[in-house]
Amino acid sequence: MTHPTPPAVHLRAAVASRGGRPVLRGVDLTVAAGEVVALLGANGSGKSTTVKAVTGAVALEHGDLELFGTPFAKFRAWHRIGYVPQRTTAASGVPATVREVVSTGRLPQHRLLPFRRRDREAVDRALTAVGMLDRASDGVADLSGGQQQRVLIARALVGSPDLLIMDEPMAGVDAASQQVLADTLRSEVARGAAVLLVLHELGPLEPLIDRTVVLRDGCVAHDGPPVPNTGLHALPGHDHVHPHADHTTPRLLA
Ligand SMILES: Nc1ncnc2c1ncn2[C@@H]1O[C@H](COP(=O)(O)OP(=O)(O)OP(=O)(O)O)[C@@H](O)[C@H]1O
Repeated sequence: MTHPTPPAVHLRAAVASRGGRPVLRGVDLTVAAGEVVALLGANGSGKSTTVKAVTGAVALEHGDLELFGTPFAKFRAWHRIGYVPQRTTAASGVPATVREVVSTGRLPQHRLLPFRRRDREAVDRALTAVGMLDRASDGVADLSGGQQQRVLIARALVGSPDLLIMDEPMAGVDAASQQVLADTLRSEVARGAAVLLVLHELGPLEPLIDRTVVLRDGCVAHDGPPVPNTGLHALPGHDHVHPHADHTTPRLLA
């Protein structure tokens, strides 16, 4: 008898607060093995909090989380997950080269053992995938914001994760870097990785996305196939205030 592969992420009825205020109010989110899910929603709707709940950075007050079929409390296989946080700088104030930052993504694989050739090769492959191999010896503080974002993506890729979580990877990234990211994701998906992306609109990643989940005020307002050729605006559950040239007051679009 064959057992079905458990989902990479299975979050049920998640309730969580931040700064003492309720933020997630019963979120269900499943990412099947090999599936690409985009998490959308207005500013403050709880997207980052949801992915932080999935990585354990925000504790659940109620609800359940399973990662690869293992209850969160028993989950130890963090090497199976690559995480790109919401746009922060890759330069933390500590002088580090691009290669050093990407190498930290390999730590769960080799623990405290010295780096072996296969670790160095994995770092080179990840840097090549994001087009940054020629900058490997440069200090990350000397890179542009978009280049730093590529370094953080390489750090997430270097362990060949089974689940890649990226929080707004397209924010502030130019067209060339967006294309690099889309190509990188395509090859990760071809390799069989599941992907959970926080996005503001589907943009160039749209062809890769299997399902969109739209959050609204800490609840799931839509969970289904992506609507072709549209951004967030056309999805159910999206309220957005737009100033329009032909109106003196903003219009509320549903
Ligand atoms: N560290 C924090 N301390 C207190 N409140 C927070 C913190 N981080 C987020 N919040 C609050 O939680 C709510 C949801 O924030 P979250 O970052 O999850 O939203 P988001 O959907 O990712 O938004 P955005 O599109 O702006 O990134 C917001 O009201 C925000 O003010």
